[in-house]
Formats: sequence, C-alpha cells, structure tokens
Amino acid sequence: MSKDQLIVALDVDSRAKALELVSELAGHVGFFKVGMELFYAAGIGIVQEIVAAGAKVFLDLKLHDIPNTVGRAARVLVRSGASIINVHAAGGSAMLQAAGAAAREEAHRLGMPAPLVVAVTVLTSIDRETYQQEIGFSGEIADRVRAWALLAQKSGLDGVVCSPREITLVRDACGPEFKIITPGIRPAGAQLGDQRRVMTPGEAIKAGASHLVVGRPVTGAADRIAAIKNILDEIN
Ligand SMILES: O=c1ccn([C@@H]2O[C@H](COP(=O)(O)O)[C@@H](O)[C@H]2O)c(=O)[nH]1
Repeated sequence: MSKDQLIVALDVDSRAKALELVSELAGHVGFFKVGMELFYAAGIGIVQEIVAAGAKVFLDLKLHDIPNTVGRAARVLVRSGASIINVHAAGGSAMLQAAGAAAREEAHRLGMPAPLVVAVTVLTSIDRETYQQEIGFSGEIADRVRAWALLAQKSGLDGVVCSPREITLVRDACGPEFKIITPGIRPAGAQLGDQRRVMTPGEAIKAGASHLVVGRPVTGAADRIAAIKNILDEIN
C-alpha cells in the first residue's frame, strides 16, 4: 500500500486544529480530507495551506445542485489545488458531466493537473433498514451503488465513494482503473460511531479499494501515530 492510499479525515472546526494535525501526521500519511466542517470554518484557504505544506487533499464537499451551479462550483474548487473533489451521484448524468468537464477545463486553463472527480453513492452510515423504510428506496443498497458507479463512469468521472462492502461489485462493474474511495473503515475493535457498512483497513485493501478514508480511529486516538502504524501494519 502506498502512503497516498490512506486519507486521514480532518474533521475539526478550525484552521489551527487542522494544521496541528497535518504537522503531527505528515511524516506518516500524505493525504488529508477536508470536509464540510473544516471547509465551513476555515474556507478554501485551508486546502491551499495543506497543499502548500506538501500533502494532498481530498475536498469532500459532496456537491449536489443543478448542473450549471455544480459546474461553476467545481471550477472554484479546482483552484484550491485539491487532488480529489466529489459530487453526489444522485444528481444525475448532466450534473456529473458538468462537474467533470468543468474540473478538466479549469485545470487545463490554469495549467495544473486536473483533480480526480468522484461520485458519492450511498453513505456508509446508511443501513438496509434506513435505506428502504426511512428514505424509501426499493431494492438493495449494493444494486444502487453499482448503478450509480456505472452512471458516474459513463458520465466521465474517475471513480466513486462507497462503503467497503461494495468494493468488489464496483471493481467488477467498472474495471481496474476506476477509483474506489472508501470511508467506513474501522480497525478491529474500533468503535463504529455512526458508521454502518464497515470493514477493517486490511479487508478493504484486499477487496480492491484505491483509497481508504479514516477519521476518528486516527484523530480520536490517544496515540495518533501508533493508530496510523497499526492500520498500515494490518494492511501490509
Ligand atoms: O459515505 C460516506 C462519505 C463520506 N464520509 C466521510 O468520511 C469520514 C469518515 O470518518 P470516520 O471518523 O472514520 O467515521 C467523515 O469525514 C465522513 O464525512 C463517510 O464517512 N461516509
């Protein structure tokens, strides 16, 4: 497993806390995730700062709006220097295409590498009961994830975010080059919290994940470096 395959989620509410985590963990992990909490607290500048510090950023804002709005927002996010940005698969092909095209065009215009644009499928916090009875979807989560992964691929996107439970079916449906980014990673014995469809880091890599996203099992650990080493040991 390469250093870039493990992405640590910086789910904190200030620039200072985020940069403290980056400087503590940077020697052990090369990729960080900026999600809604940190982005709303610190703005796009935090992405630029982490990139300037030499790390990669997955900017996890899950864009979901009409195609024009998502395309325009994607252009702005590309300017942050993030290596991965994402949109909701539920927005449909026009929205997915708009995001991918805008990201590629803006990166080309700026002479920088285009970020991977990936589609979020069914959140890892959702179980079968919530999916069917509360949200009102029929059928199985696995079938929806497969369908959205194929839609994302057909729309020109680079991959998906899904739970580790769906890695194998997405890999089979979309092939070896398609990126599969999986949160819902829990080392053996770790608390689930709100996650429902989980696997251990070793299981997820074995199943074919491109990247693992891990938050609380690392950032909430008493010894964060040891937590990262344990994850890498389990995988290797
Ligand atoms: O389906 C999804 C999509 C995104 N996430 C994000 O990943 C991390 C997971 O953090 P943990 O602390 O390891 O649970 C978090 O930032 C989520 O917003 C997800 O969990 N599931």
